[in-house]
Amino acid sequence: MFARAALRTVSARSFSTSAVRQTRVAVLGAGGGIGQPLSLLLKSDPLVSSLSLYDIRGAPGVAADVSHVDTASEVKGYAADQLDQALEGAKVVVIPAGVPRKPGMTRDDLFNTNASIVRDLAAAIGRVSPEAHILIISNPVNSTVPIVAATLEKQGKFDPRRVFGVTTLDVVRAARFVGEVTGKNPLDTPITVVGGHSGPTIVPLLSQSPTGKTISGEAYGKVVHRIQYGGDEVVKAKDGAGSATLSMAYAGAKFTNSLLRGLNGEKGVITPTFVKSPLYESQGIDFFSSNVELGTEGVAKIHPIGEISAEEQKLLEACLPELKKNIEKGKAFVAQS
Ligand SMILES: NC(=O)C1=CN([C@@H]2O[C@H](COP(=O)(O)OP(=O)(O)OC[C@H]3O[C@@H](n4cnc5c(N)ncnc54)[C@H](O)[C@@H]3O)[C@@H](O)[C@H]2O)C=CC1
Ligand SMILES: O=C([O-])CC(=O)C(=O)O
Repeated sequence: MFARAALRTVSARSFSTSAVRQTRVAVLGAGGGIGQPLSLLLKSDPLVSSLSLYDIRGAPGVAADVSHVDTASEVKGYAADQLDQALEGAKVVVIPAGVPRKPGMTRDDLFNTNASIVRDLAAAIGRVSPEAHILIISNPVNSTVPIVAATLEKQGKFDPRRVFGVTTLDVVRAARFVGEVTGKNPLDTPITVVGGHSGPTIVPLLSQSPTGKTISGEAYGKVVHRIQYGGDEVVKAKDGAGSATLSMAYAGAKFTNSLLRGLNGEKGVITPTFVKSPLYESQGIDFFSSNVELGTEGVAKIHPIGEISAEEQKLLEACLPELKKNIEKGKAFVAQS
């Protein structure tokens, strides 16, 4: 799988293996397009000792299938009425539950359906496994993350170190597309992507990468557009059958592995993720994705975005008002619930 992560995982074995064994991961929405391959990839992650697969349909079947994979972890599937049992003892909960886009839709068009799904799942987590780290994949991420935070806040259970919007697919795409343009291996061209997870709120910082900063002019505009609208490319190609599932499962497993390495005490695990953040709080934007160091309690340090180019400054200026609107919409939904 992700060879580098796996290598680092092995070196992370200096910490006690009992800590590794105790990691129970739940996937909510495990029967879906993302949920199924994500569950498979998590089954192959040696840092996962137990996998709880929940969905309103199909999770026991997915669990039976995935459980035959020859890795040490235990797998159990839970039916629609077994959410509480699925969450029992979970240290990490990954949420890909909810509807995907069809051509012509924006991620925000999913709000009406997905907001209540995510809110209800968050309420159950707050009740059953309030110590869990929650990884939100369901769109629109710019709103669903504030929804989860506000729901937990209502219960007095919100810990900003433990709620993450998964923006890893933007990072994966950025490396891939920059690699393509420059003829470099994507694994050697990591690109930081900040902001949020929808079109103009996705802000790739090519100037901070030795390879990325070599791209200019028309090629620069094209690659930035491709990173911002990579999701649309897949929605269009799938022609009504949904959005990115396989690359998202890869990205979701990659982020989960990073979090687990941090939780297990590995130092220097840094990756962009959409979290409660002080960076633009003075402008009324209290969730933002930037490089975050992951530690034993989740978010250990939120890095500032650092030096950016004039072009990136423009991208950021376009991002902030849209992001603010999306965050406020999520909060208002919970306030009115
Ligand atoms: N963060 C990101 O970068 C990305 C996010 N997404 C989002 O992920 C979500 C899922 O996408 P797909 O897997 O393609 O959709 P899908 O429709 O294939 O699967 C969604 C699953 O959620 C389940 N579900 C619905 N309500 C539920 C509930 N209350 N509890 C548990 N499970 C429930 C459904 O039964 C279904 O199995 C969408 O909102 C999509 O927009 C997709 C790609 C990338
Ligand atoms: O485009 C979508 O709707 C799914 C998604 O978030 C992505 O692929 O980045």
